[in-house]
Amino acid sequence: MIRFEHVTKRYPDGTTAVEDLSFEVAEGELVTLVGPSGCGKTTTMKMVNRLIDPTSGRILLNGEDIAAADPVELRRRIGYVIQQVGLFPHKTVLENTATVPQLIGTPKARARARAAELLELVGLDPAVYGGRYPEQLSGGQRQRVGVARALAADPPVLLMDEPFGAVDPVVRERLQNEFLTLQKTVRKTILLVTHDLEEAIRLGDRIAVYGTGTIEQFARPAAVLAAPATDYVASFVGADRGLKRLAVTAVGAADLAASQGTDPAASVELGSTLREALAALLQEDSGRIGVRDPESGALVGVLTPEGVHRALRRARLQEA
Ligand SMILES: Nc1ncnc2c1ncn2[C@@H]1O[C@H](COP(=O)(O)OP(=O)(O)OP(=O)(O)O)[C@@H](O)[C@H]1O
Repeated sequence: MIRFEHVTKRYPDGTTAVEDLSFEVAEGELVTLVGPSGCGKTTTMKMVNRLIDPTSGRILLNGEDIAAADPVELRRRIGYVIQQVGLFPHKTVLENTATVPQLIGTPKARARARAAELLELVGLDPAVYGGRYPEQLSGGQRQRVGVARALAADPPVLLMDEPFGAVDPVVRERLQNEFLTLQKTVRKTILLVTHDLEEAIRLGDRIAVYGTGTIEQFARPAAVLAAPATDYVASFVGADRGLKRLAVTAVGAADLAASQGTDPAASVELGSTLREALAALLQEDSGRIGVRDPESGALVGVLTPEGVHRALRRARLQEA
């Protein structure tokens, strides 16, 4: 869907922001770009909607070289969400959300109806918030409007630059979870820039870990944590990568013991992350929790600390 082929960007002052970058984002995939400040993440992203043009190499969108595309037409196909959100201060939330569809000729009433649906989708009741102005919203609410607005033109591709950056950690985690649920429905092809490794791990189907101007590793989160490709990636993901792996490893049927006798009081669903399971386990004096089938709710087995250990070992063997 989005394909970088040997892309280099040198700014006029001689700074090489990215060098010989090649990678591909599949349709419906969410790829996070993560790395320290100044490593070239934003430059990478802005080349996709031609806010910046590469010095050499090419970028293909659905097989088409974007260098040949009209930038304005191109940006209609690509939603863009930035940290500062960039809402129009003198327009209401509903008007902000309906802006792009109206620009591309959707009749006003239809654009507004669609905007109301999208506000609903990002968790803002249009009857309550639609008539407010951006300054009358919290930071987290503004960011939701930013996401709704980017989705309004129904672009197949979304570029998101630190979209959840300006809010406190609790709101941030909630927005991330809501966004993941939303993505399951809308299945956009997404490039998301963040400097926060936890966010990259939580959101990305795959992660691109940036060094300086190059990608050091491009892989699924669990693979980056289990087998960092370089010393740089190992130090970037840090000594606590074992803990981070809890968040990307799911509880599987093979990790469970048989339920003998009384059912445990607490339970999680099969497929929950080990982090969720461990959190539940730590609350349980009995040292065991139930694991239920997400569809039927039936008890599938029992998870103990040994099961968590088994799951981690299994994941490490699979990813290494
Ligand atoms: N217009 C410009 N002219 C010259 N150098 C630039 C320009 N824009 C960015 N750079 C440089 O290019 C490099 C990559 O910048 P970029 O903004 O892509 O990094 P980033 O990874 O997104 O950083 P951050 O996380 O701080 O936003 C940096 O060294 C930056 O100083």
